Amino acid sequence: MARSDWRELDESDVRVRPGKGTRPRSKRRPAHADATPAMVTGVDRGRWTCAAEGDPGRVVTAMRARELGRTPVVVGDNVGLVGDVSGKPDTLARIVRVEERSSVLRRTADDTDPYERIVVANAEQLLIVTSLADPEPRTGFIDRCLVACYAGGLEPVLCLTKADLADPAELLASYADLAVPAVVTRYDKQPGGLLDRLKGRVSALVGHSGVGKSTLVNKLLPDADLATGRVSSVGKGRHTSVAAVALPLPGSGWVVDTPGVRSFGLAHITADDIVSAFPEFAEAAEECPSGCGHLGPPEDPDCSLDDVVTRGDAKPGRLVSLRRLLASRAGMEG
Ligand SMILES: Nc1nc2c(ncn2[C@@H]2O[C@H](COP(=O)(O)OP(=O)(O)OP(=O)(O)O)[C@@H](O)[C@H]2O)c(=O)[nH]1
Ligand SMILES: [Zn+2]
Repeated sequence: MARSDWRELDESDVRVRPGKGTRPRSKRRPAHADATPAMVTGVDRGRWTCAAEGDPGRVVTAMRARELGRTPVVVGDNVGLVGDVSGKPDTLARIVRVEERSSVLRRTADDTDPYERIVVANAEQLLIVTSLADPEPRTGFIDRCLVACYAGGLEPVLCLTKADLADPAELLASYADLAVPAVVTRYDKQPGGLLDRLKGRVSALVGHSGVGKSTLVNKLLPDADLATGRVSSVGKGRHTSVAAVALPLPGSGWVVDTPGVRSFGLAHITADDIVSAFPEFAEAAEECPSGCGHLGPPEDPDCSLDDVVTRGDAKPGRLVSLRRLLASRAGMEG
């Protein structure tokens, strides 16, 4: 892989490139101090849609300034805009700066693109939409989303739909030890509790086809007019990737839909990244042999995490849940 490609993958903040000359790196050009702050809400063929000052009513289309090179700019990024930021028809601003990201979600590599690219930046929470029936919930998918959250710096929220078809108790119980917040919805009720949770925040949304994600988004955003069954109805193939888009909530806050993203990239995440989301085990993990996968015997017979439970410093269920997440990282099937 070319060095420049690798940088594009993992560069999470943009630095002024060190000049070829002798200019010291610390002497940053105070360039574009007057840039207008904006949030990226959509990306389409080299054009970025932005909300100036985070105001969904101030839509500005922008290109990436030449000086940014191939720096990735994704939905949720906080950027600086210069040039024509009026948002009038046929105007184009320039993105001259990308602020450091507070969280990242990466999509999985696939046949058409071998890299795990960032799909959403700066989301505070990930709404994992799963139906309680029709289709049956897939805990493997939920677990992989949780891993992506713990490693990417997002708070996970389980959103269990179609509560009119099945009782959520059993599924909720299996996530009790992880203390994942959960909301339960059904299409004949208003998602009031969910709206409270989304208000004023940036939330990414993920879910498999048919779980009722469009139904839910239409309830949350009556003006978004997201057609149910939209993706399948236009006959796009399963592997068509559709870009993420940030939709403004009434009042304040954003919901970032991730159509076409069926699972998140976890290849770059280590076992220790996951363990660090479990404070009671973090110290013991340092006692483990180097390269310990923390799965316990037989894979990792000398893992120290079991000692924490034996000493009574953690509930056995916490370790079981942690190890379930560690195991789910290995399986690529979302
Ligand atoms: N019984 C029941 N059916 C629901 C509920 N929510 C959605 N459905 C139905 O489930 C099917 C899928 O709903 P969608 O909202 O299109 O699901 P989606 O997740 O957006 O799926 P795609 O459009 O394929 O991405 C539709 O037939 C809905 O009417 C619910 O709360 N209860
Ligand atoms: Zn270990």
